[in-house]
Amino acid sequence: MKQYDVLIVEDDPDLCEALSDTLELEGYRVLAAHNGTEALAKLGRNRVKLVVSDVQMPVMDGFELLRNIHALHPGLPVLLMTAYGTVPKAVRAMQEGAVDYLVKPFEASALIDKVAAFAVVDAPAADFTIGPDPGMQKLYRLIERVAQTHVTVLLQGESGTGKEVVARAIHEQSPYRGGPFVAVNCAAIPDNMLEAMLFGYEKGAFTGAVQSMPGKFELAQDGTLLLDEIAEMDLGLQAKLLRVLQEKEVERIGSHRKIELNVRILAATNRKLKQSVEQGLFREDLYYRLSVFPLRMPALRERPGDIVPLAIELLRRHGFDAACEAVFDREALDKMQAYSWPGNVRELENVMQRALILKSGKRIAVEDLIFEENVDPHVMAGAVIENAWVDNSEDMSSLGDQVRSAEEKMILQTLLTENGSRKTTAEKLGISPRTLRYKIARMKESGVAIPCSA
Ligand SMILES: Nc1ncnc2c1ncn2[C@@H]1O[C@H](COP(=O)(O)OP(=O)(O)OP(=O)(O)O)[C@@H](O)[C@H]1O
Repeated sequence: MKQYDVLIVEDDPDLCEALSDTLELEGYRVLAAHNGTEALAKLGRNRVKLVVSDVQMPVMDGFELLRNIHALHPGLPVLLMTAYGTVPKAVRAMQEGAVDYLVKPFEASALIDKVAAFAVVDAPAADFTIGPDPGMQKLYRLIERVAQTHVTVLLQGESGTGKEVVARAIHEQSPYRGGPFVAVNCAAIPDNMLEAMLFGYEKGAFTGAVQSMPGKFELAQDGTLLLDEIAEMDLGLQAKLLRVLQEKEVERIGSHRKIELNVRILAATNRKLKQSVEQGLFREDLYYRLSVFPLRMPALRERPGDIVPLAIELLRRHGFDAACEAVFDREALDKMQAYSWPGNVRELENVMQRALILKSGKRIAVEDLIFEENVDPHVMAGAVIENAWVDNSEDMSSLGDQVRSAEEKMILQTLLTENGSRKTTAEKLGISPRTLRYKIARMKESGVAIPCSA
């Protein structure tokens, strides 16, 4: 069975091609069908994450197709396209269980936005086996072996050490690689929503459940589910998760129908989960179920031999043709080696991205390396526009402090207006959720109280 992101069902061949091209340009793997019968045949032979179907079609119209999909592929989301002026049809589409609808004609961006909500593009697994560190090389061999089994793996390690990279690599090398890789960040979603997101829900199960939704467990069927930042899950939900893992079946909220699961479970955390158990914050039984095979990702400072090879790889990833370590001057190499890298590989990547902006020639000099510990927009701005910032006699460190505190205030204010949601806060601030998490972690370390999710 081949995996696709979207199945487009549209009888107008030109429109079908245009819709497919639009989504393919966005990185989706697209399958196309020209009527409902062809769509059902293709769904029988392939795996897709979302169906986008026209309503008005000969042979089998969109509504009939929707009913057939519900019966044959429960949980598969369907987005219907209705013609302009047929609002009652759009309303009927939602009543019959379509996850959403688009009224023709629509802009490409409207299609992309709706599709993005239901069909997450899998990032290709990065080659994570970079660097000569002997401990890491041993770990990579272990990862390869455990990947080929069905066991649950618990990945522990500081933030930015590459736990998600390893989780993807495990999936890619596992018997589940033909299925989807689904990651859920348990810290980024408010507790009351996390349950619905994991287990799914039926229409009317709670206020706001206007249509049935499959949960992440169902979406990961025959593939891998990564429960990231698992230590942040609340105790009540931990009990429900344990039941699902033990029974290997899930019931959507508001339904008693059991859905059998064939999903490889991986969990990750940057806390010491055993300690959370001792503190009564994490269920011991769930801990043992998750840590069938525990793996600890070492901090970057514990594997200094990997710093430069990884830096070179990250420069390449960001479009710079770095052939070897000669791209760095001697002092830069020494500084990178001596630094403690509290943000690990993620911080190394940030430092390399900044260096690419700051470097003047072909090589990266020591002054192009701006580390997180004395960073942020302030020092960067100081480096880029040089003395323009300091001509009012304020010294750089106090300016730096001011900008850092302005940034922290912005983060706090946005978190408050977004009811603690990390996801929407990151969107509002125009930074990635990971960058936000990193900044929040630093704020927490320096004693700033962070609002919790509502
Ligand atoms: N071995 C590696 N090779 C290349 N890039 C890596 C490697 N390890 C990590 N990275 C990069 O570092 C960044 C952080 O990695 P990742 O998200 O996997 O860390 P993490 O441990 O899951 O972090 P967190 O606990 O904050 O979720 C990513 O951009 C990733 O691509």
